[in-house]
Amino acid sequence: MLPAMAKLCCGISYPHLRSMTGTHTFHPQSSPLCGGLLERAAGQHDCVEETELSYQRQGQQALQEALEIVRDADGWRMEMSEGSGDAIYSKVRHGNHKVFRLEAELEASPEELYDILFVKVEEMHQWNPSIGQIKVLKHIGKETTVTHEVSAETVGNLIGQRDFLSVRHSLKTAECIYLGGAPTHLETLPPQPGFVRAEDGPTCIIIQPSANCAGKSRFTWLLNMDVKGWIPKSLVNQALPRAQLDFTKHLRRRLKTPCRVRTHH
Ligand SMILES: CC(C)CCC[C@@H](C)[C@H]1CC[C@H]2[C@@H]3CC=C4C[C@@H](O)CC[C@]4(C)[C@H]3CC[C@]12C
Repeated sequence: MLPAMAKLCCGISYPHLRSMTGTHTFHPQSSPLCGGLLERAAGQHDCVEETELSYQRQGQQALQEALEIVRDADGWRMEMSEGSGDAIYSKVRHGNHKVFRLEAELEASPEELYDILFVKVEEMHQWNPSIGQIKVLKHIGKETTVTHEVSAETVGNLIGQRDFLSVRHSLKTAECIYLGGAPTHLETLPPQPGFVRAEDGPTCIIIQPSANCAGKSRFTWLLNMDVKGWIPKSLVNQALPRAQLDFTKHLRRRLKTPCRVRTHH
């Protein structure tokens, strides 16, 4: 009853939200009754639209903050460079926290990568053994989602299994596609007992078409992770760039086999 009322009074429904193209067409003030009615109905101060708007803002802010980190040229040092041309740079930020930036060239157009990494994010465990599961819990328009990610319980994962609750936001411009993310909260999915909830963000991926080369992209990925739990920093700072290289390796394999038969779990 309540969700239905909320939708009615706010004048929204999911199909409507999904079909929205721009984030700026979303005006909470266009339904002046919303807050008042809901408050009376449920004794709450919040309205559905306001919550969604808050995720949208968190997502946009995450992307902006992550881009600022990437664009600040100071203090980066090379961590490693691979034969494939991939390179990882790192920088120590406040609180002695190290962030990592992977640079790679991938054999796919920005649009293909957007499709694999954002639209079909729930399929990631099928091609990436580091991922246990990814679920999109909320869609806010086309550009923003709230996702729950569980890393795999893989052998050799020195950190151990983690889960993440993130807000994700995508932005397409004439030049680039940006994917941003940051840790967030959702009442229906608090940290699970016995499970270590890690934080990933503010983080971003920048996908640019390679100069003079249709069908290839420059891929820049800022990993800004707090793995939580009691793990020596030196170990974490080895595992994270490893995880970035592994991710890129599996992404390349996925790009080579776009039509393989999918196994459903
Ligand atoms: C070292 C241990 C703790 C973690 C290892 C797994 C890491 C590398 C995994 C866990 C969750 C994963 C993220 C889950 C979801 C997304 C959103 C997508 O649009 C781009 C990739 C991105 C951002 C993944 C990058 C890799 C990731 C951060």
